[in-house]
Amino acid sequence: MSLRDVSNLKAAYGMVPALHQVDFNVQPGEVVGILGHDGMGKTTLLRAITGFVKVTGGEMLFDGQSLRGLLVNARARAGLGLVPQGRMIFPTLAVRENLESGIAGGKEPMEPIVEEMLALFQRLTRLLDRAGGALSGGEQQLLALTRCLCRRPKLMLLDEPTEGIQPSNIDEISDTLKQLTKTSDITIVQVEQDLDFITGLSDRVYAISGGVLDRQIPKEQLTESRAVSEFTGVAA
Ligand SMILES: Nc1ncnc2c1ncn2[C@@H]1O[C@H](COP(=O)(O)OP(=O)(O)OP(=O)(O)O)[C@@H](O)[C@H]1O
Repeated sequence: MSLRDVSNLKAAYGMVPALHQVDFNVQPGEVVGILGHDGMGKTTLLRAITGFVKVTGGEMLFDGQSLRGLLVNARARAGLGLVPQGRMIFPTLAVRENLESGIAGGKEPMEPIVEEMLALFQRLTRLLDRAGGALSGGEQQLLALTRCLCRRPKLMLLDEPTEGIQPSNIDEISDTLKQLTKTSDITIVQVEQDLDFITGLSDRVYAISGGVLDRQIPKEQLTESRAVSEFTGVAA
């Protein structure tokens, strides 16, 4: 049995359905990618898993426990961490304060956690006193990732980490996440439109289209632009 299963999931904004049928599983320690074009339901899926969007059907099992019925905070305590689209850092708070906001409410002292996470994302170390809003897009994404990791999630959900970021910074984020997966037992689910990023980082890739996710793209087909386009509508 897989540890993290999502089956026949449906979600809606009020009366308007956005996810019609989502079926996938994630094994512990895996990096799973979900490819999809604009408006196909990627953000909605991550928000449904983390509790921000109303689920109207189906099941989500996390470590054998149903997530349905758990509020956002309870899901976070269970080990889910979301790095949202647009990063959502606090622009007027310093980098250090942004990181501490990720830990607030936890039982561990903040300083050692921040130091531990900064070892992974060393570029942030010299920026600790700078306001979040004064960072570049790539630096803000590193900050959002680090803030999420400060809560020590078991499963980290990444919503389009490459959006609006320069190619050189995308490589840095990719390298950092690869390093993270090598040095920890974290599990990652990422939704993306960037084919190179997702293929470079993921163990397995699914496609989402029109609120339906039920197909894996075989790894060998990820290099075939025509096959990927057929699956997702994303130009390779
Ligand atoms: N707050 C909302 N209220 C109503 N409908 C919404 C809301 N947010 C998203 N939708 C709709 O739900 C569908 C899926 O949107 P979603 O944001 O999940 O797509 P996406 O794949 O993440 O797109 P993008 O890559 O542009 O972020 C779209 O039809 C969108 O218009």
